[in-house]
Amino acid sequence: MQQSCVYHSTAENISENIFRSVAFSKYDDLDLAADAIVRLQELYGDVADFTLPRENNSKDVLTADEMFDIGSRCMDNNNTCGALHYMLRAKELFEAANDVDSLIMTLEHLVDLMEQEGNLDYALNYTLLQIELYGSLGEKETVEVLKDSANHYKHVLGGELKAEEKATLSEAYHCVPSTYIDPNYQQLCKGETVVTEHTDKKPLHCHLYTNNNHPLLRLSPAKIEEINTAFGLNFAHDVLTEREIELLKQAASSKFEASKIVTYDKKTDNFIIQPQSRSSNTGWVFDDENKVIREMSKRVATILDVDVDSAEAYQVLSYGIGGFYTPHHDWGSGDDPFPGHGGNRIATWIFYLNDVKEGGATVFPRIGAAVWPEKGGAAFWRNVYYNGTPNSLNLHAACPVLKGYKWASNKWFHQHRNEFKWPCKLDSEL
Ligand SMILES: O=C(O)CCC(=O)C(=O)O
Ligand SMILES: [Fe+2]
Repeated sequence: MQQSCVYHSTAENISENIFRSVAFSKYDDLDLAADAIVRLQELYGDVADFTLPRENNSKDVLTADEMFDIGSRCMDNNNTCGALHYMLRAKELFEAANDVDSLIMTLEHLVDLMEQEGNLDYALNYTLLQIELYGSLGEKETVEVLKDSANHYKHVLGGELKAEEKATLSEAYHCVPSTYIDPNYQQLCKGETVVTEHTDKKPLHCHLYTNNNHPLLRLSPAKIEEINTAFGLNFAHDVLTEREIELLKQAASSKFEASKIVTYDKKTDNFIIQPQSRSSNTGWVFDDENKVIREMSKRVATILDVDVDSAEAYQVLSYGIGGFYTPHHDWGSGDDPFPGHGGNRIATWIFYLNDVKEGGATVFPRIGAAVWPEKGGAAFWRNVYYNGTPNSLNLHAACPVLKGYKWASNKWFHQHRNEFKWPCKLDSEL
């Protein structure tokens, strides 16, 4: 059952996988691997904080150099809070290892970051430390320059930093993250319960569905579990066989490329790729590629009770650790949101092609629902009201994969050819 899936244990050897080995093959470059590590820590908290010591000598702790690199990447992304998190930990480790050169470099960044945060006492503290270190190296000129900047901080702070104040400046510095994370999205991803005004308050049911004894379902009815009846959000268990799953994966993987979110900008008449909102690979698989795939689509269309020819090809997705998709809608706006596809996407069907070890749920922040990947199962929901108006309450997201990997496949059904099955109603009835 969907409800029983709860995010639970601690991560294990993730940084080892993502940053050291997988990084080079699965990610275009180390910067993207660093982004994934930061994303996991920001969303899941301590359980995904690879700067923290772990039990059992796990290799899942970043080295000081890696922490420094990730902190630098955060600076490039203007993520001051993330940068401080990683730079402060790097500083501790460089201090412990007596690595003066690296420590000096880290302190330089820390001074800038603290100044940006408006924490001049910390900026002064780190400048004083730099003075000590350069002094020990005999670099008199640099010491003089740094003394000027220390004097500037002292002046602005209204005098000397008292010795006891200096001592109390601990590394337990907490900043307020500038990247906004929708709290419902975050809680749902962690497996916590979220109740909103749109959460189904009625008892939810599981039932077998044959679509009026349709030949494709009569002998093997769909096992449907309701998740939100008002939005037509359901889960269908055991829809795919092992063979079908392998076929979809194989057909897609030869065509994989980085998933994109492309929006059309009317002003510049250009398609713009949205960065930082999605990380996965996409391969499109068409019904006419294989008889088995065509049969699969017919079964899906029968469960949804829509026309099979209104559908797009399968969009097969593979997510690595940290792979995600921020909250979004599948429908488009405007007169002809999907040129050539026949109207809007009225329904989304998403197959899960494997069980994900940790993370990777599909969550619906506005209705307080989470769907946990289950091999061979699928979630489906309606995207528009019966009068064709897009429904903004079905905002949804793919939570970052914390452990393992995730394969899924979207199939979207469009308005045209479904005029009789989804008759246009005058009001915005669901
Ligand atoms: O992978 C998921 O759980 C959701 C993916 C999704 O929403 C999309 O690709 O539009
Ligand atoms: Fe989506």
